[in-house]
Amino acid sequence: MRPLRIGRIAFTNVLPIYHYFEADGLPVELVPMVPSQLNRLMAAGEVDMGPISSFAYAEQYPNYVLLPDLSVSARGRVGSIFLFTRDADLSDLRSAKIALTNTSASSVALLKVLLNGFEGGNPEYITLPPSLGEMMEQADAALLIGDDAIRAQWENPGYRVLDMGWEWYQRTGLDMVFAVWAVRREVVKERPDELYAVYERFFASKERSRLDPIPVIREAQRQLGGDEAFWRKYYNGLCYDLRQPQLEGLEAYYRRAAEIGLLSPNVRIEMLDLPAGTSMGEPR
Ligand SMILES: C=C(O[C@@H]1C=C(C(=O)O)C=C[C@H]1O)C(=O)O
Repeated sequence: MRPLRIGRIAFTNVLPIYHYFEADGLPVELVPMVPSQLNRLMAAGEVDMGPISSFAYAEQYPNYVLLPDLSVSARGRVGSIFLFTRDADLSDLRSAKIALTNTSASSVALLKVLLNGFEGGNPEYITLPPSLGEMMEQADAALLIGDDAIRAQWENPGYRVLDMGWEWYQRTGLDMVFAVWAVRREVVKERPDELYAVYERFFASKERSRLDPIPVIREAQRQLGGDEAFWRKYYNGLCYDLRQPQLEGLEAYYRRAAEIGLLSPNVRIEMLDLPAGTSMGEPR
């Protein structure tokens, strides 16, 4: 039987879920890519499961089921989803020209929810590869995510940087969910036992990263640089759960996106039913 194809986001933000992931004995193949590529390959059925953009789940929800208690979320600052501006607030950008990274779906929709929805603006958007210099040559502000955003902030101190998690939190008081672990529905039907086994290994990695974060931090330093204090703060600001507070934030985000015409108003969040005895770590 062919291996289960599992997407892996090529950013440090998901390291805690992958660093301790043990593929031994499981028929899996890990495929690294940026979120927008993973969204596309999942939709095409070329990848079976992975951490897709929460926005992409909403676009395809009848075809996917979510894995319980896994996400990439933040309550407040996220630390890697930034709008770079020449000293502007969101409210100054209502009719600006804004360059969007071609790597994202959730953050692009979030920016539109904030700017078109909350701020009542109508800016012009262009989509470009994630290169801050080229984006700012053509626009008044630039949206970057993940490692591109972290690097750009380190290398370009001249900009005012708005954190999209913080902008959402200030206006709603809610968590923002950027990625969810989705699995294609036919995989749930056809290969449930392998899926449960993979899920347990991902969940075990999440729990181990929480208890033993130093190796994760070292790996992030090896990939991007930065010091231990930076990464400690970064990972402390991220949340990998998908529980009541995250689900409330996710529903509000879908509602706001539907209000400005980005999504259907009927998105249903459906969670995979795990068999009794599936290990989900210690209760906390
Ligand atoms: C926290 C982040 O969340 C990411 C943002 C995504 C998006 O905007 O579509 C998708 C997956 C997440 O990895 C980040 O990239 O910095």
